[in-house]
Amino acid sequence: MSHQLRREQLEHIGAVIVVGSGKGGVGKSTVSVNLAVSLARQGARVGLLDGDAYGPSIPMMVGVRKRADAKAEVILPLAERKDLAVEKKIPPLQRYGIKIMSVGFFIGEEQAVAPIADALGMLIRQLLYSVNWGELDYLIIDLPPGTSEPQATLCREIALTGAIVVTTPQEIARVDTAKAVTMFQRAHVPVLGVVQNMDGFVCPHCGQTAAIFPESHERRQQLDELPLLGRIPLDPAAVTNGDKGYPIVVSLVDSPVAVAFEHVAAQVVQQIAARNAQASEQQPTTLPDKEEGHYERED
Ligand SMILES: Nc1ncnc2c1ncn2[C@@H]1O[C@H](COP(=O)(O)OP(=O)(O)OP(=O)(O)O)[C@@H](O)[C@H]1O
Repeated sequence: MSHQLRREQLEHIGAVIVVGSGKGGVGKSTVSVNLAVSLARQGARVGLLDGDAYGPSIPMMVGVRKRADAKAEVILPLAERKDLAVEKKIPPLQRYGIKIMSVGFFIGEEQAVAPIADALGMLIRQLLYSVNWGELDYLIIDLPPGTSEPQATLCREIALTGAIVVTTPQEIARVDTAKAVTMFQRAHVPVLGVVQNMDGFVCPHCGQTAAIFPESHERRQQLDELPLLGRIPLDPAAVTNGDKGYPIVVSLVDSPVAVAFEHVAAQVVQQIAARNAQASEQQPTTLPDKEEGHYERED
């Protein structure tokens, strides 16, 4: 049986893309935000879900800072089922042309949130179902680093269109990123490609790019065989703008980093279109559910 068949198809959402990495701090959230905004600037309807409940960075990156701790316990409407009534759903924040949701919108930025690790998947699934996303072409989910939760729950339960993995050029990051790729492949989640972030340093004085991290030349089959969606240079302006809540694709449109992100977005669109075309060519003429015996034939 196809693994995709058992997973929940999110209604009204064209493509669900998870952005993951093996290692923390490689720029996953930066890639997620700038990819989402770039896709929106190209005319798509885009949602962005911060999948990192322990250290949500999306709020700051889109200019939402909640300095005071939440006074009361935060209770989200329970949405185990996907058909929660629209009036009971939480409206997402709309900024830079995208719809955004993060646990960080409910708690103070220095407040620790401590769901047990096993509950992280449930929490993210709950946000998927209980947020009023409306019609979307793309929903980007920024995952926490690593290969445990909520990755396992999402891969198992939700029909993910594909995963993007973010790495930096050093061997240590590539090793961990290869693990993330293996996790997605084992879960039969198509890996759309790799984004190599902090790839060279853009000098703020002369504008020249210089290699700053030692680039690994060791072959890693899991990574090297994937499409390279783009190389994003390291630019201090990306941090200053990001920390102030201005994604660089909006604040410095012509910068090398912004141009690189636009390229990544175009590559992602292309990868998904190619996969959709391939899938429709392979579409069976009879219903797979009936062939698999999910329910009785009536004839
Ligand atoms: N290309 C870049 N140039 C300069 N700074 C960058 C670049 N990409 C990311 N950064 C900065 O690196 C820091 C970490 O980035 P980010 O939060 O996106 O990483 P992450 O992988 O999501 O981290 P984690 O998941 O561990 O929280 C941030 O301060 C961000 O502004």
